[in-house]
Amino acid sequence: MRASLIQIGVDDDESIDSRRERAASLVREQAGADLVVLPELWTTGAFAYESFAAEAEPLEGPTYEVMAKAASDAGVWLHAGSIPERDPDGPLYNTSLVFSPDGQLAAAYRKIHRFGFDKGEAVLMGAGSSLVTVRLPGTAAGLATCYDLRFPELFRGLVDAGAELLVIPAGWPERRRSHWTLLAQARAVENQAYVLACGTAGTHAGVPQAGHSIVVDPWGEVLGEAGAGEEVLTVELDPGRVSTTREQFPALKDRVLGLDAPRR
Ligand SMILES: O=C(O)CCC(=O)C(=O)O
Repeated sequence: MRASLIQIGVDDDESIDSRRERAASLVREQAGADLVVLPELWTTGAFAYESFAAEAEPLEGPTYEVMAKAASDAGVWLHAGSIPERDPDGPLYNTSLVFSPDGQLAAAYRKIHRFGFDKGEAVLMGAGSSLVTVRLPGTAAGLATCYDLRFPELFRGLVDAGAELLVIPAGWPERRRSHWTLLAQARAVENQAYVLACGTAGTHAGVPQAGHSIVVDPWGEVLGEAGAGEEVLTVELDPGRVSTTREQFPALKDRVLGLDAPRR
């Protein structure tokens, strides 16, 4: 299985329309890959909090249309990263879209853990509440977005639901790059799953982006890592390694659930 992570640049001086078209051509260039991944909020930039409302789009809006076509033109499974989604009956959501190679929407995932503590996304956007997995040929992917990477229980839930690939679009800041790499490897090791974490490049709203998209195998080995700039990271995966790793080192079977609370 070949996966290509498009670590697109999100510098402020490019219009959304231009970036959307550029992303679509980068997706088309990946024809021959099995899975292509874009990062979080790559049209608007993850840190453009003040423009979220103005730049939000309906689920089936312009990014959906361009990405559905790009997936079918390239004949690939496309995790099109996330968009600021305007729900007609609710708040904005940070929503990831996955398309099948015939351009049909296969899954939509609303980011569960919102970043910013008492400001930014945490107050401007609604929180998703559902785990989302997608069946891919011969395997299954579990979806998470950026700050979600810090919450292991979410990934355990995805693994319990059958996920073997954990796909994480992000707009991770450079200043916490060490956490990005460490957490991506931790999620892979503890869940004995592939982690495909696709970040952004450049500087957005004054925040330098970490880049360094990374793919980690179920044993925790880094299969590939991008640099800081715009780049397509392509790796070969063997989904069968998830079950062999889980059989040969069956730590997931030793989980102990429902422990008693500490005695006072
Ligand atoms: O957790 C972090 O350090 C970064 C999270 C983030 O930037 C986001 O979720 O948009």
